[in-house]
This record gives sequence, structure tokens and C-alpha cells, in this order.
Amino acid sequence: MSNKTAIAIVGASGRMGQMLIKAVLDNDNATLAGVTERAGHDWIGQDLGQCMGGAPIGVIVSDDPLEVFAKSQAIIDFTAPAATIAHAELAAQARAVHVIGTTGFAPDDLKKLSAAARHAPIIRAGNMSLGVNLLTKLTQKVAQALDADFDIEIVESHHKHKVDAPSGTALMLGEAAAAGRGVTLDDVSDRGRDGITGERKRGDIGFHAIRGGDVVGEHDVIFAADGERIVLRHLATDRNIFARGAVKAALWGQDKGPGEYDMMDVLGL
Ligand SMILES: NC(=O)c1ccc[n+]([C@@H]2O[C@H](COP(=O)([O-])OP(=O)(O)OC[C@H]3O[C@@H](n4cnc5c(N)ncnc54)[C@H](O)[C@@H]3O)[C@@H](O)[C@H]2O)c1
Ligand SMILES: O=C(O)C1=N[C@H](C(=O)O)CCC1
Repeated sequence: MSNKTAIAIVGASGRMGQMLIKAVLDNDNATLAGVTERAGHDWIGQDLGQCMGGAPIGVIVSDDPLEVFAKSQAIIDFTAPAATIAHAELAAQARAVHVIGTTGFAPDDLKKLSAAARHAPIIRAGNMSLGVNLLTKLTQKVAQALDADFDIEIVESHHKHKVDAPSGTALMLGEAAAAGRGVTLDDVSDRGRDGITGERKRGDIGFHAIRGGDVVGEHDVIFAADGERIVLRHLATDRNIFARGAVKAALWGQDKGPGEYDMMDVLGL
């Protein structure tokens, strides 16, 4: 039996799905167990290699996650919240590691993920890149070192197809800034100001989302005081940074018990 980890990719035709497939095929410690797309998608029943514009590779795109998960040790999921919730239940039944990159979950969705994580490991992060996870740590440290004379604003830019705002990364950074300050993000979050908003409230953390063109992902955490400003910035120029992180997480999760983990755990940060 091969000692490579069998990984399934759901949402195969997506911007991230295609990156993830290449990252698994390029990894010496992983093998592609199968791929899925949503029912009715025109890739269903076709050879994956041909769908991606190359030669056949003998992997047929499925719309049956149950059948694919049964032969997988890990599932990598960058799809949409409703799909990911359904996948979490099936991954838990299959006792497979579920790596979740999907963003835009509602609080009730997160409760369902926590329930699934009682049966198998879930590794979830709004951003799987090493750079952003380091930036998150730095954000917490800087917020801890400064008082609320420094106003915190988080500005993110993404491509025009992105459907959720603020980005998962912006929320990670906001949570880190709030933790550094010793407050709860929900109590201080101020999203997308418009109209006569009144003066900025001391201690608030502001969020702003720019959408346009093909921007892969850019995040600034601004600490603005009277007379000086600190800006922590991450610029993503290639989605491969997210895909590589997700495959690393799938391999890392193999000897872990049920529970909820994130990329900080994977990277040891
Ligand atoms: N955490 C990270 O590092 C990171 C990085 C990039 C993107 N993302 C997130 O990943 C998600 C996907 O982003 P994208 O740009 O690839 O989007 P996309 O729209 O290009 O791809 C999503 C794919 O999922 C498929 N899908 C939807 N429902 C499905 C189902 N039930 N079964 C199988 N496939 C299904 C869609 O058909 C589509 O092909 C978003 O939530 C995005 O914010 C996270
Ligand atoms: O392209 C996207 O969508 C991205 N989503 C994640 C987020 O919401 O932060 C990570 C960056 C790219």
C-alpha cells in the first residue's frame, strides 16, 4: 500500500480548486484520491485532465462527495459555505481530515463545523499562506503594544468575483488585533462606513473592502495615531501560496485526533 496521503479536492473547476489539484499532483507525499464539482456542472463525468486543458489523467469528476470521501484520507475544500457545511458532515462520517479554506460563514455555520469536528479533525483558516499567518501574529503583538490612541483600520482588496466581505483574512486580522487589545471583535467592529457616521469611536476596528479586476488578495492593517502611522501589509500575487498551505495542512492533520485546528497550529506559530 502507498504511504502517500490520498487527498480529495472539492470544487475542482474553481479558481482555487484548479490550483489545489496542481499542488496535490506536484506533492511527492500526496496522491489525488478524486475530485468533485456541484451537481449539474459541465465537468461532471468528464476526465479531469481534459477539463483542465491537458491530456487525460484517468480521474473522472464526480458529483458524489460520499463516494469520493470514502477513498480519501483528507478533503480540501475551497467552495462556498453551504457546500462546506454539507462536506463537513460527510468528511466526519469518513473520519477524514477536512481542510477548509472557504470564507463567509455565518455564526450558525461555525456551530455546525464545530459539531463535525467532534468526529474528525477540521483545519480551517481564512488564509492558508505563511505570510498572512505571520502578519496575523504581528498584528496581535503590535495591537498589544499600543493603546487605543492608535486607531486600527483594516483595508482589503480582492478580485471582482469575490462574493463575501470583509474577507476571511481581514476578519482573522481583526480578531488578532482585538485579542491583542484584550477586547471582543464583535464589540468594536465598524464595517463599511457610509453617510453621516459621526466621529470615529475610540477603540473601534474599521473594515473596508475594495473589489476589482483580478487582484489575488491585499491586506493593510493600519495603526493611525496623531502624528504617526504604522502600516502592516501583505500582498498575494499567486494563489499557489494558499494551495501549498492547504496541502501542508492536509498532511499535517493525518496523525491528529478530532478537533478544530488552524494554520497557526500547522505552521507552529
Ligand atoms: N483560506 C484561503 O487561503 C483562501 C484563499 C483563496 C480563496 N479562499 C476562499 O475559497 C472559496 C472559493 O474561492 P474561489 O475563488 O476558488 O471560488 P470559485 O467560485 O472560483 O470556486 C468555487 C468552486 O466551488 C464549486 N462548488 C460550489 N458548490 C459545490 C458543491 N456542493 N460541491 C462541489 N463543488 C462546489 C463551484 O462550482 C466552484 O467551481 C471562497 O470562499 C474564498 O474566499 C480562501
Ligand atoms: O480570492 C479569495 O476569495 C480569497 N479569499 C480569502 C479571504 O477571504 O481572505 C483569502 C484571499 C483570497
